Amino acid sequence: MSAYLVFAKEKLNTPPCIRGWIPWFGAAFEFGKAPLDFIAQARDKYGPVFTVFAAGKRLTFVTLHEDFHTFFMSKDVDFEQAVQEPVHHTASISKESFYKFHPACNSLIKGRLTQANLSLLSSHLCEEFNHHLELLGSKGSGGLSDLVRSAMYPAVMSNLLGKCNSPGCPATVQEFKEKFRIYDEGFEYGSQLPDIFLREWAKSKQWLLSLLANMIAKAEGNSSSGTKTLLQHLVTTITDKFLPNYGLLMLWASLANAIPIAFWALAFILSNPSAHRTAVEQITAVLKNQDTVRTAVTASELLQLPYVKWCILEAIRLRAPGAITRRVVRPLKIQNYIIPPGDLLMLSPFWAHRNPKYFPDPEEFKPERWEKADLVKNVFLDGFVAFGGGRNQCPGRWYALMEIHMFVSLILYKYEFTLLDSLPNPSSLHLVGTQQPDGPCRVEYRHRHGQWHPSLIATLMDTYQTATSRTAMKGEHLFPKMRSTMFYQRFYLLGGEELLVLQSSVGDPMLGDGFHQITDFNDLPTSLFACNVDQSVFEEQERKVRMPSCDEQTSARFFCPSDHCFPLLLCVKRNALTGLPRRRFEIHA
Ligand code: HEM
Repeated sequence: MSAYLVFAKEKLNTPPCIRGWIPWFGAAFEFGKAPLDFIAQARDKYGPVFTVFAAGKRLTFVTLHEDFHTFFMSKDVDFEQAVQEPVHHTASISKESFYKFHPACNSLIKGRLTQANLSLLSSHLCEEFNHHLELLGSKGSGGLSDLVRSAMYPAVMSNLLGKCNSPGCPATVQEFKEKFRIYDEGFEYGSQLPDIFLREWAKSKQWLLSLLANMIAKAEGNSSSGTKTLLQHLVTTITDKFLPNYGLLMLWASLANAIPIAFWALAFILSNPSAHRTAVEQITAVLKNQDTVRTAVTASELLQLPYVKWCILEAIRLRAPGAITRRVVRPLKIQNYIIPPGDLLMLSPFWAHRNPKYFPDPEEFKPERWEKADLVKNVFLDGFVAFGGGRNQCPGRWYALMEIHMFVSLILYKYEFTLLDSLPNPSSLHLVGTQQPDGPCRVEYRHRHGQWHPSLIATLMDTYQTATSRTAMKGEHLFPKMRSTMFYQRFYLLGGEELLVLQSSVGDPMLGDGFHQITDFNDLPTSLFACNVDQSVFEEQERKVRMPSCDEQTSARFFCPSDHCFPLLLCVKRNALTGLPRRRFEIHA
């Protein structure tokens, strides 16, 4: 590290200071290139407390967990004084307005997003997630991060700002995503530099500010109808001309951290086969009776999905904000040092979460480590500081956990994914907020609706073999030309499809290859298959028949063992039978 240390004689008890070579500019260049790497190298070289002098500012980092309590709770540090200037640059809010309205703004968000209030938001959020996830279609491919943003941005905006304030069509979602991306990516530099240095970024900021002004006009117009949105509450709290600017900050805070974490949680799960299997098994066991198109995920169902929550917390741990900050307002003792007033005190959750004393094998994605946390009582693991702490701890944390938990469960229930790239690393460029991926993470996806997933068939086999009570039913009711007696049983299986399983009586010669002659498949809204209970024969003999003029969801699949393999199972999705004229189902010997 090309930096040198200066110990002014009169300040011998201040931490070591890394100044770089250029006066005023200090170590800004080296620090700005890869701030996260810089912090780790400086800690190794200079010890647990050190100061970085950059662009006229002194940033003093504390890296030991034993000092975090002082960081969060000391009366000698202040949150508002640390963030006022960045807020002025990023949202153009004047100093006077910020000090006047920030406390009320913070209390408002904290009060609206308590655990108790989440139930007012969660069912609407779930509907919105369903709607936007269905827009992904029955199959496709693309960048996972972009896919998550496309579904989550409009859903969360509708939930917190009101439906009329959510981008409605794909083109407006695309435009919003692009403007927000530029604003978010430049947030760090934007928080330190005047707008003239960042023209593209400043344009996005202006675009977002006018969007917020329009949203506020609509929110004011709708203020009498139904439950108030967070934006409508903000309208009654901020009474000066900076109302849209506060709206922009609130929007940024609600999207900028949680949505990348939803991406990371999914990326970690998909790149880890055992986590993927466990998560999908848990989700399908809990949501098994549900449709894959309109899936309701309630708070009590989320409680039954602890493994998915562990995956999310583990993703937050590994991709936590690069740094959080406080202004030192009176001399502050940390270790054997005195930190002078005016310093920005910095704490890096990203690095704190890599301390092996608190998180053994810290770089590993290990959801099981969260088993020890008392999550039912909302207690995280010791050493976890992703949401900050003290009076200014993230007021959106319970909402964030609920929305990500719901989103990840829904998307994994509805869609089957294949990861096309390896898991990207986090970019070491940013200090503010959770981490962004430094490379592509493409996926292929396919809706589970109407699919016969191999694990579904395996479950079917298991269930069939252990079933003890079966109800006898005359085959003629369903298949007029089939004289044999049928047994049927209902199963609720992966993907929430209800199946009617029909078993022929043993030894009926009609049930061989003849099955593929069942006619009039166009009337079946979903698929139909028959298979042999002997798994090995079943696998060997699998034969898939696509019926002409049927689209994918109505195609029929047959698994016809060659000769006389009995008993044979015929499985029909129940919906395929209801409401259809029976005579259409004919089996020709
Ligand atoms: C995984 C997702 C999230 C993470 C990791 C996160 C993290 C943080 C952190 C570290 C802070 C600063 C705390 C401090 O300095 O002690 C913060 C502040 C804040 N967060 Fe979050 N956050 C997340 C999601 C959200 C969401 C979803 C919302 C809103 C719906 C939100 C709203 C806010 C607000 C308004 C502040 C500023 C509080 C203030 O001015 O006092 N956050 N967040």
